Amino acid sequence: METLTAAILPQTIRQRPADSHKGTYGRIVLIGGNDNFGGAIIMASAAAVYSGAGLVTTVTAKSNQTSLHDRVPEAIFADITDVSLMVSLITAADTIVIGPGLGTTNQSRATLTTAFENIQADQRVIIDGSAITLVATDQLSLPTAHLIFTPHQMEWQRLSGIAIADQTPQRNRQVVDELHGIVVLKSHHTEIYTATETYRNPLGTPAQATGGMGDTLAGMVGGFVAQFANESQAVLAAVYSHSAIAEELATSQYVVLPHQIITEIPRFMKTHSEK
Ligand SMILES: NC(=O)C1=CN([C@@H]2O[C@H](COP(=O)(O)OP(=O)(O)OC[C@H]3O[C@@H](n4cnc5c(N)ncnc54)[C@H](OP(=O)(O)O)[C@@H]3O)[C@@H](O)[C@H]2O)[C@@H](O)CC1
Ligand SMILES: Nc1ncnc2c1ncn2[C@@H]1O[C@H](COP(=O)(O)OP(=O)(O)O)[C@@H](O)[C@H]1O
Ligand SMILES: [Mg+2]
Repeated sequence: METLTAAILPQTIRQRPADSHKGTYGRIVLIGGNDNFGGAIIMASAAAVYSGAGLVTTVTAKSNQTSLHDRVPEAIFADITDVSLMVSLITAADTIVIGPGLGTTNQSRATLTTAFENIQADQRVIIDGSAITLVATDQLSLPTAHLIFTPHQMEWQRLSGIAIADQTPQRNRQVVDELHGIVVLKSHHTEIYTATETYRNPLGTPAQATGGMGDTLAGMVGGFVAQFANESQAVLAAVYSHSAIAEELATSQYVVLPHQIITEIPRFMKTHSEK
C-alpha cells in the first residue's frame, strides 16, 4: 500500500488557462437531500463550488431551496420530484454526485434508479451515503460509467458484505475489482482503491468526526474530478486536501466543522497548485 503525500497536489491542481470559461471546469449535478437531510446536499454542493467546479446544479427536495440559495447562491436548484428535469440535467452533466442525504425511502430508491438508468458511460459518478446503502440493500444494478464510491466502514460492510473487523486491503481489493470503480473507504485511516493501486491517507484528525464531514468530501471529490483530467489523481488530491485542511484548522480548534473546511478550499488549492 502506498502512502499519499503532498506531491499529489501540484501534480493534480493545475494552473487555470487564461482562455477558459465556466464550461471548462465541469458541469456537475448533485442529487440528494430529503426534507430531513438538506444539510448533507448543501454541504456537498458548497464543497463542489468551492473546489472550483464550473457549473453546479443541486437536485434536492423543494424544502431545501431557500437554504441552498442562502448558503450556496452559486448553485442552481432543481426540484427532485421533477423527474424529466433531473433526467435532462443528468444528460447534460459530465460529473454526477448522488447520495448525500438522499435517504432510503421508496422515493429515494426511485430517484436513484432513474438516475442510474440515465447515466452515460463517459460520465464520472460519485456514489455516497444513502445511495451506497440503497445499492447494497436493494441490490440495484450499477450504471456503466466512471464510478467512484465513498463509503464509510458500515456502508462498505453493506456494499461489500465484508464485516468491518474483516475489512483488510486484500479482501477489499477483491470486491473493488468486481465493482469496476474507485473506492474511497473512509475511516480514521482512509484507504483509496484505484484500478491498479491502493493508497493510505496519512492525514486526518478526530476533530473531523462530525456529521457532514463525508458529505463535504463527496462534493470535493465531485469538484476535483469535474475539473482535473486524471480521475484517480483527482480523487486522491481531494481526499488529501480534505484532511490536510482539517489538520490545519485542528491545530487551533477542538472540532473542525465541514463548512469551515469548505471555506478554506480555494486558499488551500491556490497554495498547493502547480507552480
Ligand atoms: N446534516 C445532514 O443532513 C446530514 C445527513 N447525513 C446523511 O444521512 C444519511 C445516513 O448516513 P449516516 O452515515 O448518518 O448513517 P448510516 O449509513 O446508517 O451509518 C451510520 C452507522 O454506521 C456505523 N459506522 C461504523 N463505522 C462507521 C464509520 N467509520 N463512520 C461512520 N459510521 C460508521 C455507525 O455506528 P455508530 O455510530 O452507531 O457507532 C452507525 O451505526 C446519508 O445520506 C448521509 O449523507 C449525514 O451525513 C449526517 C449529516
Ligand atoms: N477520527 C477520525 N480521524 C480522521 N478522519 C475522520 C475521523 N472520523 C471521521 N473522519 C472523516 O470524516 C468523514 C466522515 O464521513 P461520513 O461518515 O460519511 O460522514 P457524513 O455522512 O456524516 O458526512 C470521512 O472523510 C472520515 O475519514
Ligand atoms: Mg456519509
